[in-house]
Amino acid sequence: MWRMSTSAGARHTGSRLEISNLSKKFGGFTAVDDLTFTVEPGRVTGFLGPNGAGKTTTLRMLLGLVNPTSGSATIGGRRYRDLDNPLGTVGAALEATNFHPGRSGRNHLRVMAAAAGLPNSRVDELLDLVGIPAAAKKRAGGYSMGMRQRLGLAAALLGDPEVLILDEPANGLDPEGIRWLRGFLTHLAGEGRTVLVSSHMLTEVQQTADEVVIIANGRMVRSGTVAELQGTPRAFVRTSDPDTLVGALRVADVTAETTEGGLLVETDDLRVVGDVALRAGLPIWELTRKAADLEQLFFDLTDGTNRNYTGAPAGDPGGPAPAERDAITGQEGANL
Ligand SMILES: Nc1ncnc2c1ncn2[C@@H]1O[C@H](COP(=O)(O)OP(=O)(O)OP(=O)(O)O)[C@@H](O)[C@H]1O
Repeated sequence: MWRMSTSAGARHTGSRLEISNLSKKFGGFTAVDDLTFTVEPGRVTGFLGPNGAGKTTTLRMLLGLVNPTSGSATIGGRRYRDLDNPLGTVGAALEATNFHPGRSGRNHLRVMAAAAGLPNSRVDELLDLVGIPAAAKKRAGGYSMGMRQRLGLAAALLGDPEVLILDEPANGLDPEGIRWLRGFLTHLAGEGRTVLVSSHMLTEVQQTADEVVIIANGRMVRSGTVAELQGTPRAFVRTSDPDTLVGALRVADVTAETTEGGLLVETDDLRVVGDVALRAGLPIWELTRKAADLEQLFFDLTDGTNRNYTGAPAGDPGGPAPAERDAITGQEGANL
């Protein structure tokens, strides 16, 4: 799938990201509330939460663009501003990344490359790598959202960084683009880099992320692997007499509950269910493994919170943030 490596196949050491008791208040509004988690190198970590949960604010604190009210966010044990070689350490593409509309994608990257002392050849290499070589000469103002995302990704990779921080990189990508992104992120993490990717949909990252961190209302609600979140898959079975099968399963020490159209059985071993049904003389009309519905799980965990669209007054839990803006200590962009 990859015609070339991001760094000639070089192995990266990554850097651990440590978010420790991190909080951010905007006036009386708590956007991020005592968050603690770590992000390990060599893995893709999904940073999830509904709109307004505090993902971007957390990433901005990690990148030194917003000052925490309390707590810390470090990259390899250092705050962003204390890094010796920021461009070679962290590449970021934040949601609000804007490119000058009149300048071509290639020129954008060339300006950034020149500032970082990198050759123009690196720019073409990256445009090729993110799949927009043909668009390189077009003005960025005419780019689709998906092309802007790819340009942001190229910009983030310019310095061949150990850590990649991407805010909603799948936004605006078509299904083929999302598939491409999944492979790309997995490849980058496979090189040993630390990859942190935010999203407001668990189902979007479930195939890519090794770990997920889920927040709601600025607070941690769950972290772990996707498999841990899903739990052990259960068996779903349809038969002519569900109650009799529940009884027969109970005798075999297997718990089952009736559900719409069949039974949910607390085992992922389909043979057990089939054998018990056979001994009970019951026909099997359907027998499948059923994993937890991640979309529903995400909704349950985050309680459907969306602080950007509530009608509650400012300052209320769940209410919109006041208009106050935080002092931004650096320029937001993809070339961090
Ligand atoms: N500079 C600011 N001043 C005031 N409120 C802010 C500021 N930045 C963010 N907020 C508020 O903090 C909350 C968290 O915002 P944030 O952008 O971090 O959420 P998010 O999880 O990234 O959401 P989205 O997916 O919509 O981008 C929101 O209610 C937002 O309105």
